[in-house]
Amino acid sequence: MVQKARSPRCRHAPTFWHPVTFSAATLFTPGMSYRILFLGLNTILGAYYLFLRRRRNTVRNILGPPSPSWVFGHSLQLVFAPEYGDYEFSWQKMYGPLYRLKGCFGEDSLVISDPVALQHIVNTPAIEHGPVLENIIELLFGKKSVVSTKGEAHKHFRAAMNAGFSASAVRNLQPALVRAAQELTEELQQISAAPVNLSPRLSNATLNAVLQAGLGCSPADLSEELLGNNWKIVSLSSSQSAPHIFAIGACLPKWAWTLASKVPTATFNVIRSAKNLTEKLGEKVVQNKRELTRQGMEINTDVFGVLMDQYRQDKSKHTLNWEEIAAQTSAILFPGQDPTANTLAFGLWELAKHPEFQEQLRAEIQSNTLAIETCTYDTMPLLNAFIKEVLRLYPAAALIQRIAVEDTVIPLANPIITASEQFISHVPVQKGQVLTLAVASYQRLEQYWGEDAQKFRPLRWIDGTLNDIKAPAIGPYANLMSFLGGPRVCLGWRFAVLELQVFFCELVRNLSFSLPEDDFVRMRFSGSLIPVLPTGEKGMPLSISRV
Ligand code: HEM
Repeated sequence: MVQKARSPRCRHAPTFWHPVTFSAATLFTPGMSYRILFLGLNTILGAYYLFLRRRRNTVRNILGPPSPSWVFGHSLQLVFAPEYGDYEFSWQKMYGPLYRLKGCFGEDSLVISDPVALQHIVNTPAIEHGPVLENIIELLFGKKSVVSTKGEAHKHFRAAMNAGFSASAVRNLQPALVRAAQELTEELQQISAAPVNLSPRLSNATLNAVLQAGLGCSPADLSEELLGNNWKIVSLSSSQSAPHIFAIGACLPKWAWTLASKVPTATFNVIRSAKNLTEKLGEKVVQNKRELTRQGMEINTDVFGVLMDQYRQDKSKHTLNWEEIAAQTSAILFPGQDPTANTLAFGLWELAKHPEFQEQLRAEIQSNTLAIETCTYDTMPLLNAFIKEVLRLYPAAALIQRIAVEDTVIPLANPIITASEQFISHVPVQKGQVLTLAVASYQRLEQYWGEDAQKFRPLRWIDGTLNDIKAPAIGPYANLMSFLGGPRVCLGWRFAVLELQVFFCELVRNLSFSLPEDDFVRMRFSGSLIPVLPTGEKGMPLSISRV
């Protein structure tokens, strides 16, 4: 398992910042009255730091870049780089597909893009949602959601909910998704040549799609309050300051986060309201559907309808009861809206940057003469190659946090070299070790995706480039990790793929997309990967014309 290295790939010695030198100099203005406070604080921080060092000593031998700050570690570079990946992709080149970064307060975190390691991590019960993710999940989804349940309860929720997301159930959602895509297309057809910011329109359209296909209702059925709050939730990832504070705040220890989340700040109020309002919406949808079934009407034309029908026919422990189904509203609404909207935005951006490919794709779509409510998109090679390429380059969950809940050993596809110049093919980690799954980095590894892995080239999926891929089977779709994998694989991945197929087909068939004169869009990670303007606001301005 351990082999002495002949020549080290990188001799960078990992530097660390001692809290005692950091905190007094950086956080406060010097002054007599603060000295005692500084001394006390520094002693506590120093002791905490040493405690962490002792606990995390199994990974101290892993190489990584020097940390710029003890409080934030590399978090700010990783998350708030001018362009997402500026640091991450070069660290990956320098240190390989598993390296060590500092998280908040001097904590070591392993950043992993090695496919064998990723496959192990998503499948082992020894590794679960990380603390930051857990903090956010509890606040937004509550305790009774499939997203927040664990162990046997999670297995039960997944098994019951799979009925609503199976291949055949999702095929039945096609007409609802087509309706939502056509509504967006009609809206965009009314707009003349000036660049239009597509992001808010795509967000509304994917909300419409998930409401119709997921819950069997439409935005018109939502209260003004819920619509307004939904917009604020979406905007949280578009403002510079709120996610900044949120992401950093979420690095706090659990008790501090719980305390902070009770403070009535605007951000926490929006999140609390989102949870309460979706709970109420779920109860209303379930009540309405129960009423419809009493009148003898069919309800199984959307995900909730299928789950309710299942419970009506089999009130055993294998199904979810009315209350449990209603509690899944946020698990359908929040993950179902924005990741798809952002994927669509990045896809249209790439089409605007590659007009020739856009033409070829349009020709393929227009040659498909089957009725769009029933056609099988899987037979369209360019469309599917395009969707895979967009998901590869722009995975919504580009970074996913996990934590070891017991000691475990992570295997690697390729050995890495340690600070003590040994090659290792397995990394032992202790309980409590924080891990960052670098999904975007994995999906840009040249070894698996070709020498031009950083580039948008959809034809790689059909020209044989990927035939010799030796990566283990991870993820449910195209060996990508965009939908994760293992027991926590995205529940709605089939729904999402069909939605992308339907929307891209409808939009590209009827509209042409081109870059405005100044294209300043960048990708930024703000909880998920989003397109941003130079102001930091989320946005995807493109010029649109009718075909
Ligand atoms: C392009 C679109 C989408 C992407 C890239 C995506 C990606 C993901 C990822 C990476 C996870 C795992 C998160 C984690 O465990 O840390 C996840 C979970 C989940 N997704 Fe998606 N998703 C998409 C669309 C959807 C849609 C349309 C729905 C539902 C209608 C959905 C429902 C869910 C649910 C319920 C979970 C939690 C599963 C669990 O914890 O067992 N997603 N998604």
